[in-house]
Amino acid sequence: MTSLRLGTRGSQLALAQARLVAGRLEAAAPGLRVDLVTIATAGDRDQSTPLAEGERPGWFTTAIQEALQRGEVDLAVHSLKDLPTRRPEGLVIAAVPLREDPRDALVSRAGQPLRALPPGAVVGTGSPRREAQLREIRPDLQVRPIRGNVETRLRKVRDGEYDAAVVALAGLRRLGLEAEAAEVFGFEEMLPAPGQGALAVECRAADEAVRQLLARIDDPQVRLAVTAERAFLAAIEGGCSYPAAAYAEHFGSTLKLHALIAPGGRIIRSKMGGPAETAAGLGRQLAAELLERAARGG
Ligand SMILES: NCc1[nH]cc(CCC(=O)O)c1CC(=O)O
Repeated sequence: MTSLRLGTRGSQLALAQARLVAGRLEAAAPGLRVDLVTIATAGDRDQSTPLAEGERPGWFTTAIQEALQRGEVDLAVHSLKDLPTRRPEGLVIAAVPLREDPRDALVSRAGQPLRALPPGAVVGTGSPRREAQLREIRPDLQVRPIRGNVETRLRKVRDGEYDAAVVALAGLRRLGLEAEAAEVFGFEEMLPAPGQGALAVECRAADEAVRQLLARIDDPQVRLAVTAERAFLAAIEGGCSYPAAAYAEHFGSTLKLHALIAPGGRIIRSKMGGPAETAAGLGRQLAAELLERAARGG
């Protein structure tokens, strides 16, 4: 195994993430060469449809997973938050190698933070999760869908099409654009999407050699955290298609999961701690609590 083909989207962010993983693999296995193979996904082809997070599962990942299943690439790097909770046949997430800062950020034309935007300002986001949390702080804002990759969104704000937009800080940082953030939201005001900031590296379940290689760059702490967040998301999706947010952090051997859902835009929050090894159970338990509260009306 002297060279491997790594499937990735062609956006600047996806390429930056793919290079990061390729670099780690080459460092972990001297003599190995990792070649990037760019694959266009449905989300790259159709820039017109307003896209709600979670509304189109696999929008950014399915085409790459199919290339992996067909053997056209040996591994694939995804933003974990774009990866549907439903797992495709014959593929495994063989590494969750690292997590960038998971928080959301505001970019604004005049550089103001959220609370200083003028009344009725137009804020771009297609995410019902972000919209519900924005509205809780600033009910007067006009929230409008925004499409395109990170650079396109920043341009639309700069050009005056929007007064501001909410984007993942991870995306800004990986593109060297962190200075564009007018504000970085605390978890109590803008809880991130499950898996935000984390990367997932997939390969074929039967490809033992690649699995063993990928195990070398796995980060068990990050994996446990995103396992709790995604178990929460899967349980919410099973129950209802509410906007959902979740973030897990480690305190020694304890994992603390923060989560919210927003049925009809009304936010219901909770948190729960437990032994880190019970990550998936923690996610399911917190989802059951929130779904039950939603059914009771809050
Ligand atoms: N929804 C698209 C998407 N998928 C991953 C990221 C950023 C990187 C990450 O969150 O890991 C983004 C852009 C954004 O939300 O601003």
